[in-house]
Parts: sequence; structure tokens; C-alpha cells
Amino acid sequence: IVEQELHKLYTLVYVLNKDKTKILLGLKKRGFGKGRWNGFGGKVEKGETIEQGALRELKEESNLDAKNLEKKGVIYFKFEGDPVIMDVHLYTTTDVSGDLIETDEMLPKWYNVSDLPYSSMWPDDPIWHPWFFEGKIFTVKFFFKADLETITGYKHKFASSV
Ligand SMILES: Nc1nc(SCCc2ccccc2)c2[nH]cnc2n1
Repeated sequence: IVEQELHKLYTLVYVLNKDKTKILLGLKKRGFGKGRWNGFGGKVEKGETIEQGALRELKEESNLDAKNLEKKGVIYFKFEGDPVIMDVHLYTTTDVSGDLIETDEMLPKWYNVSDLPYSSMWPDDPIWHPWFFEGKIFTVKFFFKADLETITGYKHKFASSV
């Protein structure tokens, strides 16, 4: 029998300053990824596009409105024992308005891109961040153990620049 893969859509938005020396991260205060610094994002809901979901999550979690989002790729996460693959659609923006606030989801903080708190971030981040900061557009799939900590493998592709 052909086993169908189950996918669930998510977004992840990174706000950078104009000269891309600083990046806005949020410390997740509850739920999935609690205790880790990350971009802003979450589930894409019924009736919204992926991009609308990204804008909504950024607003809900930081109070920032992004004028436009730049698509950087998709990161797929497969966790051992869980049939559902997470499709995390990755965006950046340098064009935001609104007053940054702490929400019950996220504690925001600006970091120098050269000095990110990787020991308190997801273990895959240092693997794909270099591609991301080099402006590459990529897809990458990570295989995790059920501990949400151990990466057993990954494979990636770069989008053709054409
Ligand atoms: N950087 C990063 N982000 C995520 S989830 C981001 C999307 C999300 C999903 C659910 C709630 C809020 C946000 C990761 N998962 C496994 N490694 C990971 N790395």
C-alpha cells in the first residue's frame, strides 16, 4: 500500500535590521519550543494563506506589522514516532512597523547576527542559518529523535537562482 505522508503547515519569520547585522529573536514562553530563542511563527490556520499566517503570528507574538515578507525556503521536520511532518515556511523582513512588546508567548530580544544564543535555540538552527544569512533559498529536511533534541540526519537542496 502507498503510505501517504501527513504534512502540517507552519511559518517562521525572522526580522532583521536594515543592514542585517541584527536579528530579532523571541524566547518562547510556552508550548512547542518553550525555552528556546526562535523567530516568530506558528500554525497556518484554515482560510488563510501561508504568508497571511506568517504576518498574523508575527503580529500576535511581537506586535510588529511586516510591510513585506521575503520567502527564504521551507524546513521539513520529521520526529521519530510522529507520522506528521512539519512544513515550516521560512520568511525574512527588514520592513516592520509597530511597537515591539513582550507577549505571553514571546520575550523579544535583538541579537547581533554574529553572536546568536545557539545553546538555547533549536539544534538544527546552526546547520541552516549560514545558508539563510548568505541569502540562499533552500529546502532542508531534518530527522529528529522523539526527544526533540537529537538530529539523526538531514538533507538539503538549494533553489536554482534562475
Ligand atoms: N528554528 C526552528 N523552529 C522550529 S518550529 C518553528 C515554527 C513553529 C512551530 C510551532 C510553534 C511555533 C513556531 C523547529 N522545530 C524543530 N527545529 C526547529 N527549528
